[in-house]
Amino acid sequence: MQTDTVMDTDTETTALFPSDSRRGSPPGIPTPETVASLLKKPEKLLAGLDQNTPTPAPGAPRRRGSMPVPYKHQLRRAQAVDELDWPPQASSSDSSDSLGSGEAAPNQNDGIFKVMLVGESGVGKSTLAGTFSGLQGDNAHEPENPEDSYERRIMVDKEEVTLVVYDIWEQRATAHINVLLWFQKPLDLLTQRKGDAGGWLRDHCLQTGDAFLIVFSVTDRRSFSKVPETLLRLRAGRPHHDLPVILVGNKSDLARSREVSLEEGRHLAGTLSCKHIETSAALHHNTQELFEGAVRQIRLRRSRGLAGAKRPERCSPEGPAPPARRESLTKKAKRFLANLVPRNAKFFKQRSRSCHDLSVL
Ligand SMILES: Nc1nc2c(ncn2[C@@H]2O[C@H](COP(=O)(O)OP(=O)(O)OP(=O)(O)O)[C@@H](O)[C@H]2O)c(=O)[nH]1
Repeated sequence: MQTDTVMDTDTETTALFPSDSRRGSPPGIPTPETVASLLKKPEKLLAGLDQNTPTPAPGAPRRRGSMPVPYKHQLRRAQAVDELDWPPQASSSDSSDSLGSGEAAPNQNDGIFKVMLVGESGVGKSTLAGTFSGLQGDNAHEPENPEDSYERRIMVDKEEVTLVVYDIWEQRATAHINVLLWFQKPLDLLTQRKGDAGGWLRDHCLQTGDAFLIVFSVTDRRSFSKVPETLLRLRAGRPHHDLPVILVGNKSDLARSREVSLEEGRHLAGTLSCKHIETSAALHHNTQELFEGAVRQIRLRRSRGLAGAKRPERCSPEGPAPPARRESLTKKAKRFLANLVPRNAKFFKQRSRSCHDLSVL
């Protein structure tokens, strides 16, 4: 299948997608309206991320049901809670190894696929997430969907799955938490927690995602040059996992403004042992392939996990919790470095040859 094509439609897409009003946080103290909207955000994010946790008993006061959205998109908002679940249960002071939800055994999450959109600001993450609601047969599309997570059931290779796409990466999430703390918590809590709040949320994202789409804009070389750094951060956060990571060169329709070639994108993906695809969120080009490819990548790893890829030396027989938390720094450093580079040349070549094929490992 030919997945990477280039179209020159600069003028059309400008009209389709007006500039994003959410970008650029206002300097100084936010207005009450801004704060109110910001306060809602982390609640939704945390609620959506915690879908693995048991549903509260009937009558539990804090949780409310999911909000309705247009049926034509078969799209459901993630559940929301009325209060930030604070402090986080996972020990953020420990190494990231100790965070739990994403470390579940492969068969615990079989029906749900959680995909995180990550990358620099302005590369098109939200627009890509928006296109997700228009996939599979419904061309009607809401370009400015305000939500941060999208859940829907889709068919991939004749099998129905629940795919949840999160658009919550980094800068905005951190800013929300900091503003939340500034207005809601006493000064002592602020000083204790402000430093690690955004970090914790980001860690939680890292631990929860089943696959990561590192988005860059082919019209912005800076966003491309940030990809390795982002990938290192992802792999450092999940050192024991062969994470499905897809590099997404978005805005492929803007041919005349292109700064990153298709070959460069593929080459970087090969070097970093990732998959690669170019998309145009504006034109819905390759977006379906992207999300279905993410599902396939997760499935491939899950089936490999079920076939016995679990590491016995790291996990106890009963569950995913690693028995040895207190690892020496040297060992940690070695393991960290080992996760950054492909294990052998053959493996590397196989990966780089097929980096554009999202249906194989
Ligand atoms: N031409 C074109 N424009 C796009 C495409 N994808 C996104 N855009 C535009 O790029 C701008 C930024 O897109 P967003 O989706 O807000 O980018 P983002 O990565 O979510 O940015 P942050 O919310 O700041 O993290 C918007 O004006 C979009 O309309 C695309 O594929 N082609």
